[in-house]
Amino acid sequence: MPVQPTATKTREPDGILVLADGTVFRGYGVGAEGEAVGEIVFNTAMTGYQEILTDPSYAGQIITFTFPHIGNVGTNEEDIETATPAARGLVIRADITEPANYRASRHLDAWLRSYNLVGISGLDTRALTRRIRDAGAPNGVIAHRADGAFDVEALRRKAADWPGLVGMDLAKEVTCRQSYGWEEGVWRPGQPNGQGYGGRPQTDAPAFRVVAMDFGIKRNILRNLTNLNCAVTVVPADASAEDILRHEPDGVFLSNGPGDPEATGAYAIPTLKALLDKPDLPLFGICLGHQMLALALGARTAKMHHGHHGANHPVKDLLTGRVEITSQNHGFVVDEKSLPAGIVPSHVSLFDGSNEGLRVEGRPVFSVQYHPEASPGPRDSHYLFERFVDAMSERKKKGGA
Ligand SMILES: NC(=O)CC[C@H](N)C(=O)O
Repeated sequence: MPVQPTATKTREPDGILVLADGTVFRGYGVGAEGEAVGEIVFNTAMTGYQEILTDPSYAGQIITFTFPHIGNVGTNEEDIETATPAARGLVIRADITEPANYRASRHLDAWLRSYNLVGISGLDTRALTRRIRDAGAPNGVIAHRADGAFDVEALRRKAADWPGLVGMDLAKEVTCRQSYGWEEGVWRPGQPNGQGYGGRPQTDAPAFRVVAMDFGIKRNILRNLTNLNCAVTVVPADASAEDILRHEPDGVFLSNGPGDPEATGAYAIPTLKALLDKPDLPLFGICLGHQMLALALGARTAKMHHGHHGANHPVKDLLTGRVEITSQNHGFVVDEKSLPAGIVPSHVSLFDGSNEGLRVEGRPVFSVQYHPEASPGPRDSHYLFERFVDAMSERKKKGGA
């Protein structure tokens, strides 16, 4: 049954969402005209739509924002997690809110158009979200065309024919083509660079060398490492262990990224296994990096029903007993029961009890399923970057290489 648009506009519906099972939601187009196919997920964050849209882990997905005021801080050149957005499109409840923020340089609608990103507004996002919660994340197509003349059956077929994220390796599409150094820190108000009102200071004399494997890395991870005195070299997802060790890293970071971890395993798992052969080398993984580390250690991953996407997810650190509110974005999960002996679950989701982290007993090797770099979201989990730096510092003290 078609669901009618709910936005305040009076124009004819010129946007549509068609799910693979034929369900139709009508709305109003925002951003570019065109069509986009992907998995429809919902994100519950109340801030940070620009960071979310530019998070490379959203490749292959269309994001439904449950928060209604999208566009209120406009867009800027700085709060991006990668240069080109990887998400395929967006679904929002209300018309894009007019920007009112001192850092805004462009309206979200113009920003979306500049990246050819299709969106629809005016949808009952609550109904869509409940549907996703009940029935799982569906595949679907969003379309925006000025004349509103949609061939619904053709769109449904396009959604149904899309193979879905299981088995899809998307890291190879979003990883860097060649290695590069990273020097930018976390954005601070009132810093001298940037545009006079703030900026991202660099670190003068880095104390640690980190190699970051890029499966679709978010820039704020790199910025946090810079702030903690790390000189970071980012390497492509298919870098070999020799390529990585040639940089003589004090620690290796495994990034977040899109798609199915098992599909990404072919080239990355052998590299991770070779790195794990060096028993004193600190390894820290986030999200896809966590899943890949688990696979390299002999565990399994699985597709979740509708994933975790938001900035309000409570997680318990099993080491300290502390609860942190976390930023999350994942649709696959490590099967905790498959963790071999000596690989210890370190964090648990208080929403659904799923695995949120692991550590290798007696070794400086650990990872989390969520996002301590925030961007957007709370910074409760920043201590994990410090744990990584402490591990590198310990190793240096022991003279390890
Ligand atoms: N943010 C991420 O790294 C996501 C990891 C993986 N693609 C998943 O959906 O679970």
